[in-house]
Amino acid sequence: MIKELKSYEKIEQYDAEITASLADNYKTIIDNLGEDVTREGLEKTPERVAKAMQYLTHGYGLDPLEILQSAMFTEDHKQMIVVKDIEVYSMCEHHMLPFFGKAHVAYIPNGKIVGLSKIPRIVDAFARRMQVQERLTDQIKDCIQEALNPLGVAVVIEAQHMCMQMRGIQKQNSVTTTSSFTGAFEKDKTRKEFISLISNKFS
Ligand SMILES: Nc1nc2c(ncn2[C@@H]2O[C@H](COP(=O)(O)OP(=O)(O)OP(=O)(O)O)[C@@H](O)[C@H]2O)c(=O)[nH]1
Ligand SMILES: [Zn+2]
Repeated sequence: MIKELKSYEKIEQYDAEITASLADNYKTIIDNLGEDVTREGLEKTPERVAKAMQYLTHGYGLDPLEILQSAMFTEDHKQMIVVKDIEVYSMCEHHMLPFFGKAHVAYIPNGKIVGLSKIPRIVDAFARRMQVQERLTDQIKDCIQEALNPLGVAVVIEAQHMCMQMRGIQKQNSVTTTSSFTGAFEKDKTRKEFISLISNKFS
């Protein structure tokens, strides 16, 4: 029997009609930019870009709540669980240019824990869309809060925005930090413990 694929296992299966339509549009874009879309190096580019852009936005096809709910376990553990340094690749919704960096996520369980890999999976599910960093941060927090009803959730994202580096203001080293907290993390002591844990490196 063929095993049914989970939603995040299907992300490189592109719909032929959408790919063809996107490729057609990219042909026009490349032409409008002054290039010769028929030259050898560019011949397959519209289709490649069509697939790349679908990959970069595949989060729309994922249900982050369902991802968390697929691996929740009853456990009487009430300490802070931190998953830090999760790579984030997203796309700013204003310029459709990448922003990228790291997410640090923590929660304090209240009877339920979640499979650890599901945390980076939901970071990706929200990041692989057209986003602003603030909303991305809030969505991750809200999703964990809704699925697990924990004693608190904390999310910090540090990212560099290509729209501020390659163009526009052209500041190469600026890093934007956003954060979002619920419950216990609204208390100074708990928040400080989290900040200290994500600041310390293992080596
Ligand atoms: N708050 C927030 N702003 C973002 C994010 N990504 C990009 N931006 C900003 O979105 C803004 C859009 O501003 P506009 O003035 O409409 O666009 P623009 O003329 O291209 O702006 P410049 O980038 O300043 O050249 C810019 O200030 C970007 O830096 C994000 O994740 N969060
Ligand atoms: Zn931008």
